Amino acid sequence: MNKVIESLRGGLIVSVQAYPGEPMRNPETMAQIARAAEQGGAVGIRCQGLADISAIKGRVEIPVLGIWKEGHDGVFITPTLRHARACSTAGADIVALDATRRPRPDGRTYAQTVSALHDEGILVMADCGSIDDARQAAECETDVLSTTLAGYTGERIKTDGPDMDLLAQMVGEFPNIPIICEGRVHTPAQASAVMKKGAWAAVVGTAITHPTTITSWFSQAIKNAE
Ligand SMILES: CC(=O)N[C@H](C=O)[C@@H](O)[C@H](O)[C@H](O)COP(=O)(O)O
Repeated sequence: MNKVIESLRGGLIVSVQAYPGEPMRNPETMAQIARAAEQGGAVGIRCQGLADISAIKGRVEIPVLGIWKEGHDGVFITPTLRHARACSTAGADIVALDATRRPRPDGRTYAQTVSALHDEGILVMADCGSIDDARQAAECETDVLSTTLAGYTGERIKTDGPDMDLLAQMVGEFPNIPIICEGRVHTPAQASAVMKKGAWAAVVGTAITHPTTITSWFSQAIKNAE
């Protein structure tokens, strides 16, 4: 087992991302939040964009899982080999990619992309939207599989919390591959539940690092109480 992947075992990975046009979209801000998450016990940081990856890599000691989002439709999480290589060069210890079976903008298949990255010694995390995506990713020996895209690709219903059924299926089918649960883990109880289901690690983004959404949860609850 690779040392970086081993270090994530049984831990919390915090996703630190701000979206285009948002007030916190600034690499220094992201790095401060990542460092605060490390101080709170995170074992890894997932982050987006080359500037954020390099700013965060310089600030934390835990592994950085890098992505580069480009576009909105179809394959947009680290969509091409070029994006993935750039994430690695910027400092990502693991590069996460869209691992769906949809066409990719550079015409390469997912398998070809992973094979090229493996030839360069780059660790890959497969952002899956379904069990068929996970099967494809396992087939090409992706280092880590995750539930990141469950509910976002039309193959699975968007559950309120994490997609526990997909997680259980992935853990059952691939007992020898680390399976990370990512997507809509919103409470400590949910984080605990996904670990009990056999997740290697849990990724929490919005519920820790997206104040606008967290604020809306509270403001809505207060409105509803009126
Ligand atoms: C579908 C997609 O684009 N997910 C993105 C992947 O990096 C992020 O926007 C999510 O915040 C991240 O996956 C963590 O999930 P949550 O914020 O639900 O804890």
